[in-house]
Amino acid sequence: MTSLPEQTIFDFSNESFLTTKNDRTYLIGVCGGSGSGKTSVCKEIVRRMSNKQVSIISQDWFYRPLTKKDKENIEVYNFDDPKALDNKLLLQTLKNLKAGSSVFCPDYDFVTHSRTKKKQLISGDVILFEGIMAFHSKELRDLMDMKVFVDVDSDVRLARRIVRDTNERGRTIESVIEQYFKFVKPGYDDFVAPMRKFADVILLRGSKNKVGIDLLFQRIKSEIDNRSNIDLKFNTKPNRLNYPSFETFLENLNKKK
Ligand SMILES: Nc1ncnc2c1ncn2[C@@H]1O[C@H](COP(=O)(O)OP(=O)(O)O)[C@@H](O)[C@H]1O
Ligand SMILES: Nc1ccn([C@@H]2O[C@H](COP(=O)(O)O)[C@@H](O)[C@H]2O)c(=O)n1
Repeated sequence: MTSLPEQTIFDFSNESFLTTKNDRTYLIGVCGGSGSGKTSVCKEIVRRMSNKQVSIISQDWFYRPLTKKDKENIEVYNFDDPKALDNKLLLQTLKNLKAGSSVFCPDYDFVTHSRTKKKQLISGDVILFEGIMAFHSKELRDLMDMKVFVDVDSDVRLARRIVRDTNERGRTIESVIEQYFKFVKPGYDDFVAPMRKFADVILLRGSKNKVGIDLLFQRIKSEIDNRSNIDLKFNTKPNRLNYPSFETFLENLNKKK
């Protein structure tokens, strides 16, 4: 694991402390129902961030691998309950990314319901984390710099899910509809919809909402530009005449502790 160390630096011009690196990675949580377009919204933001290091991390990769018995009774397995996810691994992974470390994430195969090879994810300027339970844990929410809830009508979400799951996830139309009414819809009502209240931004119509995505993009861009300016500031030599006295330096150091 490559880690960028946290640096607390005394800024002589303002006589204050600034922390770099740990604050460099801007973590955006994207929550919403299955098929609302969370992944599509994240991809749209990445597309616009051409000269920045941006990664998408999906909560789906952290589904727990199923036992043989679970697989035999797959029609009664509830993937729309927070317990279906490896929340401990997910939290640690996001903490590491936020701290500037690169991580190894599991990958997930929706056809066999199992974990596949690990993949490396490099931390950078922006991490977009998307998932139906993205805001479920307070510890996760507290790591996020921005929280977006993608809000799309349930009939649109179901229609998209039927098309996607039959084309890409090895399902039949009947199994998608059965799973939807047994688990997906109740899970949405119990665990996903209540997360709206934690969002900073509600993005209606998902990736179709160009104005909403433009506004999001502008905000993210200005945040990371500000962060780069802090770095630039450290690279400029402080004016010796502005140095605080050694006493002021120590006083501030004690305040910081
Ligand atoms: N604005 C849109 N218009 C049409 N189809 C869309 C739109 N957004 C997403 N989709 C399609 O719907 C399906 C689910 O979208 P996705 O972004 O994977 O949703 P989520 O990550 O929320 O499950 C995908 O097949 C995607 O191509
Ligand atoms: N083996 C699995 C694992 C999860 N699901 C469903 O995926 C949905 C979440 O993924 P999105 O990309 O659609 O947000 C969730 O609603 C689970 O029902 C599955 O069907 N099979």
